Amino acid sequence: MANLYAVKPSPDKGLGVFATKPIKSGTVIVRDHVIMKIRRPECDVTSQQVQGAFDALSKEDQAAFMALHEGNLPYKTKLLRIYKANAFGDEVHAWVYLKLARLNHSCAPNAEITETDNEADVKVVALKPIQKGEEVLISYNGALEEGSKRERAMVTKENHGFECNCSVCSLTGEEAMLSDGRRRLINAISHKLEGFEPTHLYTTGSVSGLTPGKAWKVVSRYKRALDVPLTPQQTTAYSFILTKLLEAEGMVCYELAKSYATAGLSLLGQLHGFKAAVVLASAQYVTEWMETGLSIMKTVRSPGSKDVTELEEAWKLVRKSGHLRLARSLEQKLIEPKGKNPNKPKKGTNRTPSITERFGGTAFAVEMKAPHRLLSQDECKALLMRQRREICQSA
Ligand SMILES: C[S@@+](CC[C@H](N)C(=O)[O-])C[C@H]1O[C@@H](n2cnc3c(N)ncnc32)[C@H](O)[C@@H]1O
Repeated sequence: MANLYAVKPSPDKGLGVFATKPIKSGTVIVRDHVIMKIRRPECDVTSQQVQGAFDALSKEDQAAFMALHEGNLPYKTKLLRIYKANAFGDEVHAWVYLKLARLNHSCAPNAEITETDNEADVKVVALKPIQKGEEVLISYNGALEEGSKRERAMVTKENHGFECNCSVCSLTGEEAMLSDGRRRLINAISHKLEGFEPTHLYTTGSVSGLTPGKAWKVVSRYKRALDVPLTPQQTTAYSFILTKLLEAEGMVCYELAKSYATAGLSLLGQLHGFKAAVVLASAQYVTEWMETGLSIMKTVRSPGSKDVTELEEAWKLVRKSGHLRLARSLEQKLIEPKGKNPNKPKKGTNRTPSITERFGGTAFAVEMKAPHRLLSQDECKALLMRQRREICQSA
């Protein structure tokens, strides 16, 4: 594992972690053991706590700790500055890891820190394929970097003391504007899907007079429930739009996997509303979205983890639903013009035809005799042909 990366200078960031060979998504790049763990009191870790934790380290770890990046936050002692620049934490604890301390930040990270079975160890997992020589980057601010470039800059400066020069923050002009727009939508849609009204950093900050860093903490902690709950149609549409926005922003994360799965499950719920018909295109989308969600979940979470197991179970149940079984049992050639292979790549391309190309712009519906009885191939064929004729006649 050690030969997957090397610590080298990173432009304008000091040192960084770089891939020494191509790394596949889901690969564990680094494992690390905690050297300092401090319980956070109400306010924040005190300098006495840091000094106490430092004194308890071995001479070797003390030397390695003092060689870490000092950051730019205006703390009085070098010890505190190093601690603040390198500690990871949640509401309750803060931890320092020597190898992880060399990882720089990106608002579109290609790697993520995850837990291991051993509480004192963590691992860094590749979220995307990483090229040889590419820097391995994590997000210091959680997976969903939802703010605009300006908002992120204020929070990063206040909390971490640096100006982010990642690929997203380095965008300019129209590209920066588009990225900001997408992140605002990601913020609004992900809040709504969780059942909350979107909160805005600027509003919270200016109303309360808080600094951006503190306003960000308030925004992430206190949320107002939605005035009107989302309809199933909105849930499907919002979840799918969220997957595309996250992908466009290069955010491969737990939320991306969850959004695909939510879109699939919600669309299946809508399909169940049609007692007498199965919409083939929708059944295909349910399958595609569930499979994509599961495959991303397997990258961002360990095999056998609760998140992966729960999604696998959900997908197993979904596959048993009458609508999907019927859709799967239909042979594609039944609904395509004679002699054409619907799955054959289009001439001059090597991509598989899209669902719309395969099924035509109009979704076909097949009457189901009873919600859970599968029709025979012949019944399906007759029904589909009748529907196709009707659609052609009405066009
Ligand atoms: C935990 S250290 C990361 C490793 C550090 N670059 C080193 O040389 O050891 C955090 C510091 O790295 C720098 N840094 C990390 N991510 C950065 C980014 N996206 N843009 C600019 N500086 C960054 C900042 O100086 C920050 O205080």
